[in-house]
Amino acid sequence: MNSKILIVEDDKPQAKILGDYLRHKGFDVSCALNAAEGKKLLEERIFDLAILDWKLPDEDGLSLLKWLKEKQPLTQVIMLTAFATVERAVEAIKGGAYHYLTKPVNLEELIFIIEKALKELRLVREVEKLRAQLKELSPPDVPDIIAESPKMKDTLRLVAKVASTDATVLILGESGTGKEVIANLIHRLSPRQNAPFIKVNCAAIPEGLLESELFGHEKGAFTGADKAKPGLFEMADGGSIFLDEIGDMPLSLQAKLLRVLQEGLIRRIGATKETKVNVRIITATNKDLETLVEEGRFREDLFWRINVFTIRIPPLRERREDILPLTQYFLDKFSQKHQKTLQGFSREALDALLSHHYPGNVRELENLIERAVILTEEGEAITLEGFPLPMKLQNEKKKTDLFYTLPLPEAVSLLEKDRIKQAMEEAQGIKTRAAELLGISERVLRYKLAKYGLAGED
Ligand SMILES: Nc1ncnc2c1ncn2[C@@H]1O[C@H](COP(=O)(O)OP(=O)(O)OP(=O)(O)O)[C@@H](O)[C@H]1O
Repeated sequence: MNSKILIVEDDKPQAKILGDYLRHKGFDVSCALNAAEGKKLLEERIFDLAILDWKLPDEDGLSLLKWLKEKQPLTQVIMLTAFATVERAVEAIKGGAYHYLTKPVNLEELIFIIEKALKELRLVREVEKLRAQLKELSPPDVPDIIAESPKMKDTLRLVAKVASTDATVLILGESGTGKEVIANLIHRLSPRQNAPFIKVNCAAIPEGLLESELFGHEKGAFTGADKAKPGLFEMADGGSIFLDEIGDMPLSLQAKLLRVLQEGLIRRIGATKETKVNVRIITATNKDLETLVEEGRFREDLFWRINVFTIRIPPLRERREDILPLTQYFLDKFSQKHQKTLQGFSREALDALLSHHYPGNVRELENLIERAVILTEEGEAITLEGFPLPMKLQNEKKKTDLFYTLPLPEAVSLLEKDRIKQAMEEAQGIKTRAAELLGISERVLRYKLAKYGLAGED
């Protein structure tokens, strides 16, 4: 079916030139000479793309753009203006326009942009359709991925659905949330599962090396290149490549990545010819790509290309239902790795784990448990002692918070007990010394030790 285009332009000859040209190119074109006529047409049918003049007799194009985006959010819009200014361009893009052109319109440029916009629209519609179908799906059961919380279950549904397509996926999430785990799962659930899955951390490879790592080089391409070497894209042919920390990719390489995404073509350093590769691209970042685009550190065209299908992994503190199952999973994993049988966790240790904030997300929890497994003696339970100091302190703070809710007699007793315990520790169990530290007689100390059940501690 031919794509439907609406032109809203009050300059009749200009509207005719555009309309005839686009019809000739095979589009189904409707024209309106003012905003009111345009709105009427938009009420009647759905357009794939609209070309709006900035200055219309009855309304300015920008407010028509807003109206249109509310009615038909997916319709791609190209704004036309006689005076190009950066402010206008920004306003148009912010208002949801796909592109912005100055008059007189260069028809070749126009058709190029229209085709690009329509291609993106097809992708967006496909994704919308997928999302709509999602709700009916049950999440895949993957034994090595813990997803008990409703948010993670939704994420896995999304993963299962997108895995079967060839769509480029962008995974967003704080550090340690499991972006690599999800990228790997997309590959494992995809038809490419038996081909390579190659992971590249764009932030970890020095800028000078990244290009040759990704695209390879020919013999003699630079000093030290004594042999030709295929790049990771070539090695991933038929499979998937996972570009982690994509926000850190240098601008010069972003242009080359765009070429792979658009045409599937790569060129080794020093090569004269380009090579075709068939690679599914999965990217991830914990940075705000939109800000990087605004700051000119990330190409906008690349941003749109990789942002076709986005999967957001929530931080662990927003899916607390996962903490306990993850804790059990890591306890089993590390007990096996370090060949230990442990008696689970003490009440206090478990409380500390469940109430922790996890700025480092799943990775932090994983490291916490491995450390505790190593520190705990065979056959014992993991206690607070197995955790690093900040966790213990946090637990102390919780105790303090609790302290301020107690009735006075209980608060006084608690304080007295803690202080006596501490003095006994400091005096290494010698009561005369502890009594001295506390400024009380040994007789009174003995009485209080018995009262608080601390008598056995000498
Ligand atoms: N749902 C999960 N089930 C089991 N293990 C998980 C899960 N999510 C994350 N992990 C584990 O947590 C650790 C961190 O995950 P991963 O490396 O995928 O995070 P990331 O978001 O890619 O981190 P970074 O941003 O630092 O690259 C890994 O060891 C991973 O195996």
